[in-house]
Amino acid sequence: MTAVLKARAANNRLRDYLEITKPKVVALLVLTAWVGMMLAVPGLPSVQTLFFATLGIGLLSAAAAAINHVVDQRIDAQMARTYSRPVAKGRISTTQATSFAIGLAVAGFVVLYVVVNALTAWLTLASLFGYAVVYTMFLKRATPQNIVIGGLAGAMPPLLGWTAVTGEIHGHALLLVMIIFAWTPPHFWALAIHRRDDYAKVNMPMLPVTHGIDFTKSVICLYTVILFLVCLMPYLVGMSGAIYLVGSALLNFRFMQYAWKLKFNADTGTAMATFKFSIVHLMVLFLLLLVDHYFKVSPIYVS
Ligand code: HEM
Ligand SMILES: CC(C)=CCC/C(C)=C/CC/C(C)=C/COP(=O)(O)OP(=O)(O)O
Repeated sequence: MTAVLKARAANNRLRDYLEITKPKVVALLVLTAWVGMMLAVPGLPSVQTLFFATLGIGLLSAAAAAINHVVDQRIDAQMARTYSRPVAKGRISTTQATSFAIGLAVAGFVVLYVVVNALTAWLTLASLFGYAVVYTMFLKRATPQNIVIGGLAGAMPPLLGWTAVTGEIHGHALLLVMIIFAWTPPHFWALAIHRRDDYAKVNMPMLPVTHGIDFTKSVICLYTVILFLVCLMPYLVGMSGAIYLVGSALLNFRFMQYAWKLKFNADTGTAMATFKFSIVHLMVLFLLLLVDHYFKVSPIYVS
């Protein structure tokens, strides 16, 4: 093999390992953890905490994603969206992917336990367990409420960021968790509507498969309303100010518009457009929380 071919093979291999960590998902999870870290204190947290908490939470999230690729390899191999994934295709063996995931998890746990704090290390490990074991191995195959319950694991990073900085669980951090918890169902079910036939083929009891597309659309509408209400909480408890209130209201109205269109006036692209918007929505919402924290316009209280 020439040097060029060897370099290309090594590059492809690296790309495969990166892919099984779900890097874009982990990036958004880490953003929400950062917001948890920044909102936990009035100024900035220490650079050391920021760096090592990001590293530890990122490594454990990536490990959870890699375990998901191992556990789901058979169903992944049968679905159009996932058939070419590295483990499903056999480009990375089960043993290799498992060892990689264990390596990431141990490294992440040690970083958090030794440099950050024990509470954050254990809570992050519990989140990994919630996603990789409880959701992927059991809930996903058992009930259409799989992603509602399993969504709690993915909603944890703001709390993990908060405890990394303060060492304590705080009600404000739990509000941020609740926001992601309420966001997850419309995020996932929009995609599941688009991919309904894929999930039906592999007997995954996703809501559009078990209860139909129309019912799922109604529930998405309902969740966007719940999300709107949950998103008011940071303002109502005085945690965030007017910038956040206005921005989050606009984002949530847009999300409700997408949901409404999906229910009453959908074309073939509406479900995917709603799914893609959900990602922009969460990203901008958390950036807004951050901007609001540093340029806060105090809430107006009526006495
Ligand atoms: C149980 C909870 C969740 C489920 C079932 C779920 C499901 C999914 C699925 C099936 C995809 C499509 C992946 C693909 O195209 O191959 C996806 C994409 C994505 N999800 Fe979620 N998700 C959940 C929670 C989250 C959370 C908590 C976040 C971040 C805070 C998140 C962020 C993203 C992002 C950024 C993408 C786009 C990835 C890409 O384009 O490669 N998801 N999600
Ligand atoms: C430590 C910590 C915070 C852990 C959480 C880790 C994590 C990666 C959460 C994201 C949730 C997610 C992408 C679910 C999709 O799984 P799926 O199996 O339904 O989707 P797929 O078919 O695309 O694999």
